[in-house]
Amino acid sequence: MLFNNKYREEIIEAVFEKTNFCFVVVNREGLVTYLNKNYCDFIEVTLDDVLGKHVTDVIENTRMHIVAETGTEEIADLQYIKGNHMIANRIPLFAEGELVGAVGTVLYKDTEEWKKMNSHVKALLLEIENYQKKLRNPKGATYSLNDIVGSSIQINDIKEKIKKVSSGDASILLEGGSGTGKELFAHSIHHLSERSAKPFIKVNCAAIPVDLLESELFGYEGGAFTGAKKEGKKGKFQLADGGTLFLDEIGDMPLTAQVKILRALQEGEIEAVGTEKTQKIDVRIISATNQSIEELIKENRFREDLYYRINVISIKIPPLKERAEDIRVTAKFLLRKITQRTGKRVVSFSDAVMHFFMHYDWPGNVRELENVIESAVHLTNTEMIELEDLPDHMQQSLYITEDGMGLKEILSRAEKQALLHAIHKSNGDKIKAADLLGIGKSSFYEKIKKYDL
Ligand SMILES: Nc1ncnc2c1ncn2[C@@H]1O[C@H](COP(=O)(O)OP(=O)(O)OP(=O)(O)O)[C@@H](O)[C@H]1O
Repeated sequence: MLFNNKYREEIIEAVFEKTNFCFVVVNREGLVTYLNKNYCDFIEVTLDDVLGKHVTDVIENTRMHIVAETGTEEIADLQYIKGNHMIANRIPLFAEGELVGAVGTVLYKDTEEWKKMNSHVKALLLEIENYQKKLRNPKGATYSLNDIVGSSIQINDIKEKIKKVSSGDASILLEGGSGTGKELFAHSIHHLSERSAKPFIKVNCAAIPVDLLESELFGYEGGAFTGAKKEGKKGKFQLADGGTLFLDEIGDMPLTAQVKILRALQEGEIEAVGTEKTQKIDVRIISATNQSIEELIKENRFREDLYYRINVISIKIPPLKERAEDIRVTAKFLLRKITQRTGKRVVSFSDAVMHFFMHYDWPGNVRELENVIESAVHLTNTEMIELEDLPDHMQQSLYITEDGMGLKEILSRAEKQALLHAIHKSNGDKIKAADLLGIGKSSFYEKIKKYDL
């Protein structure tokens, strides 16, 4: 009496349709045979739309077809669906001892708590990824020539030059706008050099306060100044001994530190702060700048003799907008990289987006392209990035195509609007605004000067 058919049906209906779970059932071939209402609502489909379709065409990042084929259950697996990490259970279904398919449940709750846990999980995954990167390369250089994407003549020429000059100790100056990949190129040079097993140490000359720069670079003896550690501290030069020292944004190096660096390079020795003892060091210098050092020399902000020392070999990286053939491959490469990291399935760009990418100015170069794709991946509800998934400031620049305006004018208006928008969004905080646009501080200041903002 208790287990009559009606009773069973009611129980099954309550379990499948009235709980907070999403259920999916597939047959041996991975075709959907059932999807409960909760799941249909969640992925915005109707049962009729999906019955008989392969489950991979219905649910992002699913593994139901694999479980239906292997018969191996997967419990509490993290699955990324519609911008969230869900908890998925996939259980094989057997009838009379034979594998006939699989049933899957996905737990989701649209509560604040769940959202918090989600962002917590995302942050942890990013952290794990960082540790994994560091473990793979404890010496600090994480990129090699293979990570440099681009098929343009310019990029190929740079790669060829890098192969020629990497071995040896000649100082190299990388010049290029913000986000053009200078750090990536510096890593690659180190990687290809005989120093690759030794450390690659980066110093961001613009980020260290002037009064700390010397002790950061050359270290200090115990008790050298108030607040100094008792046992002293090694400087970046000592840390890089035997390896490569990457001086990023060298144009921002204060003149006092320039004198010391010049001496270190000329004599191969340094003096830690608070001592007169000299120490021999052996480092190769790679520097990067997005300002014209020649201009800085004219303004007496950079020493000419240091310029000749660091610029034995010069590599100029052209801006992304001058390498139209690189935009498509780089965008595809970055989309793959970002989706692998976030676990969200987004596979392509609409033709309109690609067309826009090819004609946009890219003031923040590859970094800006990366930021734009990352935000679009988060925003899109489909597997394709459309124009409406692009950030607001880009969308605005799409609509200023008044008759009679040349491309140059359209682009500079778009740039000005983007700057205004970013300044407004960051409440006038210029550093934040530059960050929002994915460009460096100095190129941001150049631009606000240019448009008189
Ligand atoms: N040719 C490229 N192929 C693949 N990724 C690239 C390329 N160029 C730049 N990137 C990526 O763009 C981002 C910015 O690059 P990077 O930090 O090397 O630029 P940068 O010129 O040093 O910038 P900044 O002057 O602002 O410090 C990184 O994530 C980098 O991996």
